[in-house]
Amino acid sequence: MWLSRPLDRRQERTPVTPPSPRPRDRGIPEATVARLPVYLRALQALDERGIPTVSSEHLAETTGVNSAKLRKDLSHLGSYGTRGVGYDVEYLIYQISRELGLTQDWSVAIVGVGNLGRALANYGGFGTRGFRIAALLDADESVLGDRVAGLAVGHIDTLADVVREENVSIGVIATPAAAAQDVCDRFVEAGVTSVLNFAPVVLNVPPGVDVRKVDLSIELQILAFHEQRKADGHAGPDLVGGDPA
Ligand SMILES: NC(=O)c1ccc[n+]([C@@H]2O[C@H](COP(=O)([O-])OP(=O)(O)OC[C@H]3O[C@@H](n4cnc5c(N)ncnc54)[C@H](O)[C@@H]3O)[C@@H](O)[C@H]2O)c1
Repeated sequence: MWLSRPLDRRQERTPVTPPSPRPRDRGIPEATVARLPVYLRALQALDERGIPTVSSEHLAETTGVNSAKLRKDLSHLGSYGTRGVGYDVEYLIYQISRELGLTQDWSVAIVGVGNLGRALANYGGFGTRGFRIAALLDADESVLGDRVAGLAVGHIDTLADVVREENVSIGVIATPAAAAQDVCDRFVEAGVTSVLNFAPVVLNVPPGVDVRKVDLSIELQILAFHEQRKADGHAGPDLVGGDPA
């Protein structure tokens, strides 16, 4: 799993306070660790709305967690809030991010700068979650040099150099299926061991390389299945992996 990567592929952000030990070092219960991303998402939503503080009751209600349990969870981070005020949203985001190992940036290279690659590059949300789009590469001469999200599209043949220079730790493949294995091999040869693949093809990788595949058509097919069942008069869907918050 890439969170346990060596430090040389991470770029440490400047911490607000000196780093403190991670959950397992401090004995934070696994169940608490599993709830931290849920709190984090709710806090980020509050932060985006410019809300500076939140009560434990409100945060508990938003995340569907009992408020006493929530207070106990946050106490493991040394966060107790202020009576009558609640928790400082920004600082709690920082504390939880630190515990989850999200306070370093991860450099990402996208190969295939077509419809999907451009949409991914232009999505501003990755940056706020610690993922920096460091490079965009393509094989088509007609798109080379195009500026997308502030980056000039480079040639795929420069991939190894880009990985080294930009400390790329995650490779994103947004090429047609026929090109995906070759692109994946290039990432692996360049030392990238985490690949996010959007192309509709199964990639072969050596041990130690993690590949995550995203296929929106599978998600749509699952929804279509449930729509069909609803139309047939069956009970509503119980979607595995549905939003827990
Ligand atoms: N997973 C999903 O949910 C999902 C959704 C949409 C598209 N896709 C897939 O994403 C991929 C891209 O879709 P798109 O609509 O952006 O296609 P597109 O044709 O608009 O873009 C593909 C880009 O890849 C480039 N390319 C081709 N061969 C290359 C190579 N060897 N090295 C580097 N670049 C190369 C092309 O020049 C082009 O710019 C396709 O495989 C598509 O099936 C997946």
